[in-house]
Amino acid sequence: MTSVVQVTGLTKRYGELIAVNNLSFSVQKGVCFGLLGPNGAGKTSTLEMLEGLVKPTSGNIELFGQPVNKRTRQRIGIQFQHTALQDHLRVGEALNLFASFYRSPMAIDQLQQLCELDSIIDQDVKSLSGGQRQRVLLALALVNDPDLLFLDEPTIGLDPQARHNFWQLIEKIKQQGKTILLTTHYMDEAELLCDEVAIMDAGAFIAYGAPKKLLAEYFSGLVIELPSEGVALDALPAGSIQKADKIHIYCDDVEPVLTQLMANNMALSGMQIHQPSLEDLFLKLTGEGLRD
Ligand SMILES: Nc1ncnc2c1ncn2[C@@H]1O[C@H](COP(=O)(O)OP(=O)(O)OP(=O)(O)O)[C@@H](O)[C@H]1O
Repeated sequence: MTSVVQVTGLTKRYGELIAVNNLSFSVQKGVCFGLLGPNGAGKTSTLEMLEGLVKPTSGNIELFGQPVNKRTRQRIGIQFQHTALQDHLRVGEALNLFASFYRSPMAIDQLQQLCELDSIIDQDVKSLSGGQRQRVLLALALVNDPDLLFLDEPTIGLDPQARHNFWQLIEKIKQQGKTILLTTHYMDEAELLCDEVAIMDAGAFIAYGAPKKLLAEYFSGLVIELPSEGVALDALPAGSIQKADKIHIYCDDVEPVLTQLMANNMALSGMQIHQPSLEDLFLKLTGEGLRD
């Protein structure tokens, strides 16, 4: 298999702060790779080094088997977290403007169709909804028909419907065989879109692999989720985790745990039982066990 991205020992320091700490990973052709983690984990810094926008403090990056250079830049597309577009530019004008920066851009009508822009092509960019704006930014990132696409928190702030629409677009782009590297702090998004993920915390990877494989590695049963109000913490099974107003109990067998909870007179209203998700994995890896 061909590595589109190959990273070794990548580190970024901002003064005393180590924002990215000795990362090594590779992304194969056609794979959607997700960098996950909370605010400040180092996702954007990692992406910006791969994009050639920020210089690494140390480490090595190769894209398409070459160091980041002018040639590799022609083959990448970037959707930034924040992109300023002139207010009175129409969507079609923005696409044409960006296309003029490249030697062989994608045909505008193809781009328009791919990113579902027909109904807004003559609209001013300032009048777009959040979801429409993200679709336009995606189209701008695809204007040079890149082999490798970087998406930095592409659905941040979107309502659930707009997020779902955006995910469908990403699926279409994946089907074209493009390699995608995205950052997100929405674990459901990563689970749905990504073939491989790296969960970051404080600049380092704390887990790395295919979502299903990672979940199978860390969990063998189900998760019981309870509102934490009124819960006697010392009556919970070992390894339970509290996050915000919820208690998470990980168990192979639900029945004895429920029996134990009822024996301790705990109210089970508001309880949910579900399969472990990447959200649970993140919590398990970073959260503090209540009775460990
Ligand atoms: N130019 C900079 N100068 C100093 N510190 C920086 C700079 N850029 C980022 N940082 C710091 O580096 C750390 C990692 O930031 P980064 O933006 O890479 O994280 P992130 O995971 O992308 O977070 P977010 O989800 O909020 O974008 C943070 O503590 C941030 O404050």
